[in-house]
Amino acid sequence: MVYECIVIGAGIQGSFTAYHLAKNNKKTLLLEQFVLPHSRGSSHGQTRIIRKAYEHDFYIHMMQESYKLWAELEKEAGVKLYRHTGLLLMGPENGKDFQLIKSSMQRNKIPTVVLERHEFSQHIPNVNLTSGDGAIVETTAGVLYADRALRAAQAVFQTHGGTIKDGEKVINIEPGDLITVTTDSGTYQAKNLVITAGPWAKTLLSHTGLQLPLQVLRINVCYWKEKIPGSYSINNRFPCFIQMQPKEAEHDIYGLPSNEYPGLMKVCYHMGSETDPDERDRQTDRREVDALSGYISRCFPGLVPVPAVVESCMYTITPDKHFVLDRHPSYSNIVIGAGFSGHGFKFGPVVGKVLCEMSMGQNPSYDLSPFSIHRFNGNPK
Ligand SMILES: Cc1cc2nc3c(=O)[nH]c(=O)nc-3n(C[C@H](O)[C@H](O)[C@H](O)COP(=O)(O)OP(=O)(O)OC[C@H]3O[C@@H](n4cnc5c(N)ncnc54)[C@H](O)[C@@H]3O)c2cc1C
Ligand SMILES: O=C(O)[C@@H]1CCCC=N1
Repeated sequence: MVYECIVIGAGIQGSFTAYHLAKNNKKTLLLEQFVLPHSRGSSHGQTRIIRKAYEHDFYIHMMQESYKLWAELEKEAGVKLYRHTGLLLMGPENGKDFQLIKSSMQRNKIPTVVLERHEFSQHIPNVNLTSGDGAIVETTAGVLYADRALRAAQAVFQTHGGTIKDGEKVINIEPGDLITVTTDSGTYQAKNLVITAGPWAKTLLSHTGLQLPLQVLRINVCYWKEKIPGSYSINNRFPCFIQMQPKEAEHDIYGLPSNEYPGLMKVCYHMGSETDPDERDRQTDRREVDALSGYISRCFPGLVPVPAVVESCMYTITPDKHFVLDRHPSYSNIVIGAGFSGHGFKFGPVVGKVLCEMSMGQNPSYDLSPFSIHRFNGNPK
């Protein structure tokens, strides 16, 4: 059988690409190396932040549609995928990064509340706002139920006639008008191919002669115990947060209210150490956990500053932390979605839509120049 499209990788981006293809009546095969569901890539775990708070208008515009598409999936699958919590953004008040996000939120009319220092603790109890920091709340942000969302996208894909073959690792790709994809247990052909292989994208793309400057990081996903149960809970309306430029570390720290593990709040560092995706769990680098402990002691006094649970996940980062959404430079029927740089989950429905559009030969709904492969020319590292 010849498929209209094969999608490699059933993480959130590949699953949503397959979902849109099947809804457009394209005969689609979704290939996944591990037996589903699995926790060895980037899309596992119960929760992710969804927000529009971005410095760049192109992300904000994509998120405006993404919220609608998430709601559509909720209806189609009959499951709740989004919980409204709001997002507290804290960072040096006069710093460039904080000001850029603040002004882009205001310019794009994103519902926002600016909290003055004197009123901060009345709205956000149990958090110490760092001296010199400003605080803004994006009121429509919240939590996505990640595992549930992944299952829902895959289920709707199958309802629309899509085929998933899991436990099949792609070991070779032969480009051509008809692309041949070989796995460790079969060979498939399709007119189009979408590669959404997450941390394995760099290796898989090298089979097609393409080298992308992607770096894979292992992330310690830390949960911290509330001293008084419920004090940072989703049920008590505690928001998600992002702390820009914390004193303890070079990169942002972010957190989600206690929810999936009652009594434990997820607080993570937006960076990790380089890893081979097949060796992720052999690594035990916990340097970032010390920085998190210091931040928690100082700013979240209601949490025990020693993690109660540490899980693992991976980021696949590009040099500028923007995604790669483009056609293969040598083969126009191969489309690539990669390098989601630790912030791609919330965009899943829109990323899937544009990858589907490109693989159907249509013009993508968004200007994808910020995500082009050519931006790495001359700066391949
Ligand atoms: C700790 C953590 C917190 C995050 N928080 C947020 C957040 O709050 N908000 C947000 O928007 N984003 C967040 N992200 C980022 C988001 O989760 C990722 O950007 C997103 O999940 C990437 O999805 P993906 O489909 O590209 O990759 P993956 O989920 O890794 O999917 C790729 C799939 O391809 C498969 N594959 C690879 N090679 C092959 C092969 N040869 N053959 C067959 N299959 C193959 C893999 O097994 C895998 O299942 C977070 C990420 C982490 C790790
Ligand atoms: O994408 C997100 O919203 C989260 C929080 C900030 C850092 C990365 N992921």
